[in-house]
Amino acid sequence: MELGDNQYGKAEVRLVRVDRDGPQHRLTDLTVTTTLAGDLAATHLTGDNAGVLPTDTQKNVVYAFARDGVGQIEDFALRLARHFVDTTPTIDRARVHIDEHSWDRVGGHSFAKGAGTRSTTVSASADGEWVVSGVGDLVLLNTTGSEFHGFHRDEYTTLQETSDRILATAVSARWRHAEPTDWGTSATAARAALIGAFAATHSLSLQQTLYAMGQKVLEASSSIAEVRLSLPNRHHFLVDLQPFGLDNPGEVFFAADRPYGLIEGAVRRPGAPEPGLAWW
Ligand SMILES: O=c1[nH]c(=O)c2[nH]c(=O)[nH]c2[nH]1
Repeated sequence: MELGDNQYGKAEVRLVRVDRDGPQHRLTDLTVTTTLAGDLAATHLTGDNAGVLPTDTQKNVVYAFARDGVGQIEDFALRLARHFVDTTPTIDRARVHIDEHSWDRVGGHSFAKGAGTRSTTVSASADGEWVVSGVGDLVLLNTTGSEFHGFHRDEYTTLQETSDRILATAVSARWRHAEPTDWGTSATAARAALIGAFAATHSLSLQQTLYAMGQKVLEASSSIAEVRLSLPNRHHFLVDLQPFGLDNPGEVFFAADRPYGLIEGAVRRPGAPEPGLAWW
């Protein structure tokens, strides 16, 4: 027997920070996950913990570093990842994932929970740093402009072809940066590109829409090397109203929550640098 790949860390540290330095408070609401890897054979094989930085300490570092301010989530994740690699002798790789939950200002110091999340995953090692940014739970829907036909059929296929359906999804998108950039501006541009492409694409498949969305993200930010998209197909089925003597010209739908198609893919800029640890 031998020990295989391993890693450990503190999952889902909930951090809320209030910046009180301006006339209006600013609110930052994060879920932070730290993951460390390196020479951790001793603890696995003998229970010798001399090289193990406790996950409890990792959680404390998140809160202590937040005392100095958070700023852009990518910068906060970089600070944390560098700290773990630079100060823990056994650790040669660190990954910090952050989901930022959005809040909309509804008053001077009042907020309402917003929709969707911004995210980052930063990896650091002695060989470099890799920054991935993203958005999650961005729910989009087109009431028309979506078709699905001409697909492969076999003896189990019952799906009807359609030239007009609802297309709905909850976008998870992650993109890796080839170089540092203004993370906030880049995220805003990428989000707008995703929404714009979804709305503007007359879709013959969600796969086609995925590619169009990825293309627009790459066009929007020159520092982005690759974007990975995960698109659940939130099916909306036309309800059969014939038993009630009614027609249904694309007006009454059943919104199913499961099962759902899950369409995933990457769009890369030709000649982009190697991903390194970006997707670790
Ligand atoms: O856009 C779609 N892509 C598929 O691969 C698929 N499969 C399916 O049943 N419906 C759809 N829609």
